Amino acid sequence: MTDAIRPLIAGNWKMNGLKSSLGEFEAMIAGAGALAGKADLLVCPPVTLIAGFADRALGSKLAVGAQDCHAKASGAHTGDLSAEMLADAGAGAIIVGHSERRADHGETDAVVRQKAEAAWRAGLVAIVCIGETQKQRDAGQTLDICGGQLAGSLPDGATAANLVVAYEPVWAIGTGLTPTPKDVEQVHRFIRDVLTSRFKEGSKIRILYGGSVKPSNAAELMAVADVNGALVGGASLKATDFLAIAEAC
Ligand SMILES: O=C[C@H](O)COP(=O)(O)O
Repeated sequence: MTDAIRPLIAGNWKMNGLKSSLGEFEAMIAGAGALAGKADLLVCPPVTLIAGFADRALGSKLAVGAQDCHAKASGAHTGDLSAEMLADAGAGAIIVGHSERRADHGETDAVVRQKAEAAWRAGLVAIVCIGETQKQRDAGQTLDICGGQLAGSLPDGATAANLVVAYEPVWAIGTGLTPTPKDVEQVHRFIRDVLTSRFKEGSKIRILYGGSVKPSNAAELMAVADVNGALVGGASLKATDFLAIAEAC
């Protein structure tokens, strides 16, 4: 972890959570204050919960974000949500280009880039996800794939304040498998090099690791050079686990 960069622990609830999850979220708020010296904390619940959670989190050290947005600000796009709507509901950040969206909805790098631009247009932070599949990894293509996704998905004009990059090896998501710290370091260093060569503030943009992060492996992963926090899926649904991961920063 780079000392100068404040870590971010972001929870992606994916398609999980009902109104009855408010208690779990309140437990996260209760624990977030004590962790403010260590990391920024963000929870991205399903859209149905964003406004309620954001209202509840007002004045706390826990921010609320979204998991996706449409590229346009408004219009005839049934069922979609714009970044402006998500900002209006209380989101401070939007995850874009998650591998599940790329796989389930055929989102290309170009679409992801437009969505990141939409987040910026609405004044929100874009958390852009990249990562290779098992097949690509086995073929020795990890850096090529990540490089291509970075080139295609990141808009011009990124700053340390408006962009977070999340490296999520697809094969590590929800599987309990994680790359070795050495492997994580290699990819994060590569991402850092890409960011510093392209953006003036590239050395300060946060790079998160995601994929089966849990309390038992968080300290080891967060200690890796150029790992500036985590994008947490399953373990972010439980306050005790989510807070324990932040505690490891
Ligand atoms: O966005 C989060 C990632 O997909 C990681 O999910 P996971 O922690 O359940 O493996």
